[in-house]
Amino acid sequence: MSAIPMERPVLGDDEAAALTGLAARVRELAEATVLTGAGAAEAAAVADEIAALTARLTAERRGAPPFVTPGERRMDRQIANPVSGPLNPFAPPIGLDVTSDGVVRGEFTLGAVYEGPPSYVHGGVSAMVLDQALGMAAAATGTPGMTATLETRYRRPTPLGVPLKVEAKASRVEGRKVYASGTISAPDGRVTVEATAMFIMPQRFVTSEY
Ligand SMILES: CCCCCCCC/C=C\CCCCCCCC(=O)SCCNC(=O)CCNC(=O)[C@H](O)C(C)(C)COP(=O)(O)OP(=O)(O)OC[C@H]1O[C@@H](n2cnc3c(N)ncnc32)[C@H](O)[C@@H]1OP(=O)(O)O
Repeated sequence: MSAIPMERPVLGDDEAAALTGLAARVRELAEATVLTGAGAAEAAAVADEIAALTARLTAERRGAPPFVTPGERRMDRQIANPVSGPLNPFAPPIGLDVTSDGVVRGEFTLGAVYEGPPSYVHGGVSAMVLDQALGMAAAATGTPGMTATLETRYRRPTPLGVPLKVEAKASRVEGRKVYASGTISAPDGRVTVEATAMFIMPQRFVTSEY
Protein backbone atom coordinates (compact mmCIF):
# COMPACT_ATOMS: atom_id res chain seq x y z
CA MET A 1 0.00 0.00 0.00
CA SER A 2 1.41 3.37 -1.00
CA ALA A 3 0.08 6.92 -0.78
CA ILE A 4 1.23 7.49 -4.36
CA PRO A 5 -0.99 5.85 -6.99
CA MET A 6 0.43 3.47 -9.65
CA GLU A 7 -1.42 5.10 -12.57
CA ARG A 8 0.66 7.76 -14.29
CA PRO A 9 0.08 10.52 -16.77
CA VAL A 10 2.41 10.21 -19.77
CA LEU A 11 4.12 13.44 -20.80
CA GLY A 12 4.41 14.63 -24.37
CA ASP A 13 7.84 15.64 -25.68
CA ASP A 14 7.32 19.40 -25.20
CA GLU A 15 6.19 19.11 -21.58
CA ALA A 16 8.93 16.59 -20.76
CA ALA A 17 11.54 18.96 -22.21
CA ALA A 18 10.15 21.95 -20.32
CA LEU A 19 9.97 20.08 -17.00
CA THR A 20 13.49 18.72 -17.57
CA GLY A 21 14.68 22.31 -17.99
CA LEU A 22 12.82 23.29 -14.81
CA ALA A 23 14.45 20.42 -12.88
CA ALA A 24 17.89 21.51 -14.09
CA ARG A 25 17.29 25.02 -12.72
CA VAL A 26 16.05 23.62 -9.39
CA ARG A 27 19.17 21.41 -9.21
CA GLU A 28 21.29 24.54 -9.61
CA LEU A 29 19.17 26.20 -6.94
CA ALA A 30 19.84 23.31 -4.52
CA GLU A 31 23.60 23.63 -5.02
CA ALA A 32 23.41 27.41 -4.75
CA THR A 33 21.49 26.96 -1.48
CA VAL A 34 24.14 24.82 0.20
CA LEU A 35 27.00 27.01 -1.07
CA THR A 36 25.59 30.54 -0.85
CA GLY A 37 27.20 33.16 1.31
CA ALA A 38 24.32 35.55 0.68
CA GLY A 39 23.75 36.34 4.35
CA ALA A 40 20.61 36.10 6.48
CA ALA A 41 18.53 38.94 5.01
CA GLU A 42 19.16 37.99 1.39
CA ALA A 43 18.55 34.27 2.14
CA ALA A 44 15.20 35.14 3.75
CA ALA A 45 14.21 37.32 0.79
CA VAL A 46 15.11 34.59 -1.70
CA ALA A 47 13.17 32.05 0.40
CA ASP A 48 10.03 34.21 0.02
CA GLU A 49 10.48 34.37 -3.76
CA ILE A 50 10.98 30.62 -3.98
CA ALA A 51 7.85 30.01 -1.87
CA ALA A 52 5.91 32.06 -4.43
CA LEU A 53 7.35 30.01 -7.30
CA THR A 54 6.52 26.77 -5.51
CA ALA A 55 2.93 27.99 -5.08
CA ARG A 56 2.75 28.62 -8.85
CA LEU A 57 3.90 25.08 -9.64
CA THR A 58 1.60 23.55 -7.03
CA ALA A 59 -1.48 25.27 -8.48
CA GLU A 60 -1.75 22.35 -10.93
CA ARG A 61 -0.56 19.36 -8.93
CA ARG A 62 -0.38 15.74 -10.07
CA GLY A 63 -0.93 12.89 -7.62
CA ALA A 64 2.25 11.10 -8.75
CA PRO A 65 5.38 11.71 -10.85
CA PRO A 66 4.61 11.36 -14.57
CA PHE A 67 6.14 8.88 -17.01
CA VAL A 68 7.28 9.35 -20.59
CA THR A 69 6.71 6.95 -23.46
CA PRO A 70 9.71 4.61 -23.22
CA GLY A 71 12.06 3.98 -26.09
CA GLU A 72 13.52 0.49 -26.36
CA ARG A 73 13.68 0.04 -22.59
CA ARG A 74 10.56 0.10 -20.48
CA MET A 75 12.66 1.16 -17.46
CA ASP A 76 13.41 4.48 -19.21
CA ARG A 77 9.82 5.69 -18.77
CA GLN A 78 10.50 6.75 -15.15
CA ILE A 79 11.69 10.25 -15.97
CA ALA A 80 11.49 11.28 -12.29
CA ASN A 81 13.74 8.46 -11.02
CA PRO A 82 15.95 9.83 -8.19
CA VAL A 83 19.19 8.56 -9.76
CA SER A 84 18.74 8.81 -13.53
CA GLY A 85 15.63 10.92 -13.97
CA PRO A 86 16.21 14.28 -15.67
CA LEU A 87 12.85 15.47 -14.33
CA ASN A 88 13.90 14.95 -10.72
CA PRO A 89 15.96 17.80 -9.19
CA PHE A 90 17.17 15.39 -6.51
CA ALA A 91 18.79 13.17 -9.20
CA PRO A 92 22.31 14.11 -10.39
CA PRO A 93 20.96 12.87 -13.00
CA ILE A 94 23.13 9.97 -14.16
CA GLY A 95 22.75 8.78 -17.75
CA LEU A 96 23.00 4.98 -17.59
CA ASP A 97 23.55 3.03 -20.81
CA VAL A 98 22.92 -0.68 -21.18
CA THR A 99 25.15 -2.47 -23.70
CA SER A 100 23.90 -5.36 -25.83
CA ASP A 101 25.70 -7.77 -23.48
CA GLY A 102 23.86 -6.35 -20.46
CA VAL A 103 26.57 -4.14 -18.94
CA VAL A 104 25.25 -0.91 -17.40
CA ARG A 105 27.64 2.05 -17.51
CA GLY A 106 27.44 5.68 -16.52
CA GLU A 107 29.73 8.64 -15.94
CA PHE A 108 28.78 11.29 -13.44
CA THR A 109 30.04 14.00 -11.12
CA LEU A 110 28.49 14.62 -7.72
CA GLY A 111 28.49 18.11 -6.24
CA ALA A 112 28.21 19.57 -2.77
CA VAL A 113 24.58 18.54 -2.20
CA TYR A 114 25.70 14.89 -2.04
CA GLU A 115 28.43 15.41 0.56
CA GLY A 116 28.82 12.92 3.40
CA PRO A 117 32.24 13.17 5.04
CA PRO A 118 33.72 16.57 4.14
CA SER A 119 34.74 16.58 0.43
CA TYR A 120 33.49 13.01 -0.16
CA VAL A 121 30.28 11.43 -1.41
CA HIS A 122 27.73 10.30 1.20
CA GLY A 123 27.75 6.50 1.45
CA GLY A 124 23.98 6.30 1.11
CA VAL A 125 24.19 8.22 -2.15
CA SER A 126 26.79 5.76 -3.50
CA ALA A 127 24.50 2.89 -2.44
CA MET A 128 21.58 4.53 -4.23
CA VAL A 129 23.57 4.92 -7.45
CA LEU A 130 24.68 1.29 -7.27
CA ASP A 131 21.16 0.07 -6.45
CA GLN A 132 19.93 1.74 -9.64
CA ALA A 133 22.79 0.50 -11.85
CA LEU A 134 22.61 -3.07 -10.53
CA GLY A 135 18.80 -2.97 -10.77
CA MET A 136 19.01 -1.95 -14.40
CA ALA A 137 21.53 -4.74 -15.06
CA ALA A 138 19.07 -7.17 -13.47
CA ALA A 139 16.21 -5.79 -15.57
CA ALA A 140 18.35 -6.17 -18.70
CA THR A 141 18.21 -9.95 -18.20
CA GLY A 142 14.46 -9.73 -18.85
CA THR A 143 13.57 -10.31 -15.19
CA PRO A 144 13.16 -6.88 -13.54
CA GLY A 145 12.83 -7.01 -9.79
CA MET A 146 12.74 -5.24 -6.47
CA THR A 147 15.96 -5.01 -4.46
CA ALA A 148 15.91 -7.83 -1.91
CA THR A 149 19.51 -7.42 -0.76
CA LEU A 150 22.20 -4.82 -1.44
CA GLU A 151 25.67 -5.13 0.06
CA THR A 152 28.12 -2.28 -0.35
CA ARG A 153 31.84 -2.34 0.45
CA TYR A 154 33.39 1.10 0.73
CA ARG A 155 37.04 0.55 -0.22
CA ARG A 156 38.12 4.20 -0.43
CA PRO A 157 36.40 7.55 -0.03
CA THR A 158 34.57 8.63 -3.21
CA PRO A 159 35.56 12.19 -4.13
CA LEU A 160 33.07 14.95 -4.90
CA GLY A 161 33.47 17.20 -7.94
CA VAL A 162 35.40 14.80 -10.17
CA PRO A 163 34.16 12.45 -12.93
CA LEU A 164 33.19 9.06 -11.52
CA LYS A 165 32.24 5.85 -13.31
CA VAL A 166 29.61 3.31 -12.34
CA GLU A 167 29.44 -0.12 -13.92
CA ALA A 168 27.16 -3.10 -13.23
CA LYS A 169 26.31 -6.50 -14.63
CA ALA A 170 24.01 -9.36 -13.74
CA SER A 171 25.81 -12.59 -12.92
CA ARG A 172 22.96 -15.09 -12.80
CA VAL A 173 19.20 -15.57 -12.91
CA GLU A 174 17.50 -18.17 -10.73
CA GLY A 175 13.78 -18.13 -11.37
CA ARG A 176 12.47 -14.80 -10.05
CA LYS A 177 15.86 -13.93 -8.47
CA VAL A 178 18.61 -12.05 -10.30
CA TYR A 179 22.10 -11.54 -8.85
CA ALA A 180 24.20 -8.57 -9.93
CA SER A 181 27.41 -6.79 -9.00
CA GLY A 182 29.02 -3.48 -9.77
CA THR A 183 31.44 -0.74 -8.83
CA ILE A 184 31.97 2.99 -8.60
CA SER A 185 35.45 4.11 -9.61
CA ALA A 186 37.41 7.33 -9.32
CA PRO A 187 39.21 9.14 -12.19
CA ASP A 188 42.44 7.23 -11.44
CA GLY A 189 40.53 4.01 -12.21
CA ARG A 190 40.62 2.78 -8.62
CA VAL A 191 37.41 1.26 -7.29
CA THR A 192 35.95 3.23 -4.39
CA VAL A 193 32.76 1.21 -3.79
CA GLU A 194 31.83 -2.37 -4.70
CA ALA A 195 28.32 -3.77 -4.47
CA THR A 196 26.50 -7.04 -4.87
CA ALA A 197 22.74 -7.32 -4.90
CA MET A 198 19.86 -9.71 -5.39
CA PHE A 199 16.65 -8.57 -7.07
CA ILE A 200 13.38 -10.47 -6.90
CA MET A 201 10.51 -10.11 -9.32
CA PRO A 202 7.53 -10.02 -6.93
CA GLN A 203 5.21 -12.98 -7.35
CA ARG A 204 2.33 -10.60 -8.04
CA PHE A 205 4.15 -9.24 -11.16
CA VAL A 206 5.02 -12.62 -12.68
CA THR A 207 1.86 -12.78 -14.74
CA SER A 208 1.61 -9.01 -15.32
CA GLU A 209 2.91 -7.18 -18.37
CA TYR A 210 5.56 -5.17 -16.40
C1 LIG B 1 7.97 -6.94 -12.20
C2 LIG B 1 8.95 -6.17 -11.39
C3 LIG B 1 8.49 -5.09 -10.61
C4 LIG B 1 9.58 -4.34 -10.01
C5 LIG B 1 9.93 -3.25 -10.82
C6 LIG B 1 11.23 -2.69 -10.47
C7 LIG B 1 11.65 -1.77 -11.54
C8 LIG B 1 12.60 -2.44 -12.49
C9 LIG B 1 12.81 -1.64 -13.67
C10 LIG B 1 13.94 -0.98 -13.90
C11 LIG B 1 15.13 -1.10 -13.08
C12 LIG B 1 15.35 0.13 -12.30
C13 LIG B 1 16.30 -0.15 -11.20
C14 LIG B 1 15.64 0.13 -9.90
C15 LIG B 1 16.59 -0.12 -8.78
C16 LIG B 1 15.98 0.24 -7.48
C17 LIG B 1 15.02 -0.83 -7.05
C18 LIG B 1 14.47 -0.53 -5.70
O1 LIG B 1 14.83 0.40 -5.05
S1 LIG B 1 13.27 -1.58 -5.11
C19 LIG B 1 12.88 -0.87 -3.52
C20 LIG B 1 13.59 -1.54 -2.39
N1 LIG B 1 13.15 -2.92 -2.27
C21 LIG B 1 11.96 -3.21 -1.71
O2 LIG B 1 11.22 -2.37 -1.26
C22 LIG B 1 11.60 -4.67 -1.69
C23 LIG B 1 10.65 -4.97 -0.57
N2 LIG B 1 10.42 -6.40 -0.53
C24 LIG B 1 9.47 -6.99 -1.29
O3 LIG B 1 8.70 -6.34 -1.99
C25 LIG B 1 9.42 -8.48 -1.23
O4 LIG B 1 9.95 -8.94 -0.04
C26 LIG B 1 10.21 -9.12 -2.42
C27 LIG B 1 9.64 -8.66 -3.77
C28 LIG B 1 11.71 -8.78 -2.38
C29 LIG B 1 10.07 -10.62 -2.32
O5 LIG B 1 8.71 -10.87 -2.15
P1 LIG B 1 8.00 -12.16 -2.78
O6 LIG B 1 6.69 -12.30 -2.08
O7 LIG B 1 7.95 -12.07 -4.26
O8 LIG B 1 9.03 -13.28 -2.42
P2 LIG B 1 8.80 -14.61 -1.62
O9 LIG B 1 7.86 -15.45 -2.45
O10 LIG B 1 8.48 -14.38 -0.20
O11 LIG B 1 10.27 -15.23 -1.67
C30 LIG B 1 10.83 -15.71 -2.87
C31 LIG B 1 12.21 -16.20 -2.54
O12 LIG B 1 13.08 -15.07 -2.27
C32 LIG B 1 13.60 -15.14 -0.93
N3 LIG B 1 13.63 -13.79 -0.41
C33 LIG B 1 12.62 -12.94 -0.33
N4 LIG B 1 13.01 -11.76 0.14
C34 LIG B 1 14.32 -11.88 0.38
C35 LIG B 1 15.29 -11.01 0.87
N5 LIG B 1 15.00 -9.73 1.19
N6 LIG B 1 16.55 -11.44 0.99
C36 LIG B 1 16.88 -12.71 0.65
N7 LIG B 1 15.98 -13.59 0.15
C37 LIG B 1 14.74 -13.19 0.03
C38 LIG B 1 12.64 -16.06 -0.21
O13 LIG B 1 13.26 -16.69 0.90
C39 LIG B 1 12.27 -17.05 -1.29
O14 LIG B 1 13.34 -17.92 -1.46
P3 LIG B 1 13.11 -19.43 -1.94
O15 LIG B 1 12.51 -19.36 -3.33
O16 LIG B 1 12.16 -20.04 -0.97
O17 LIG B 1 14.47 -20.04 -1.92
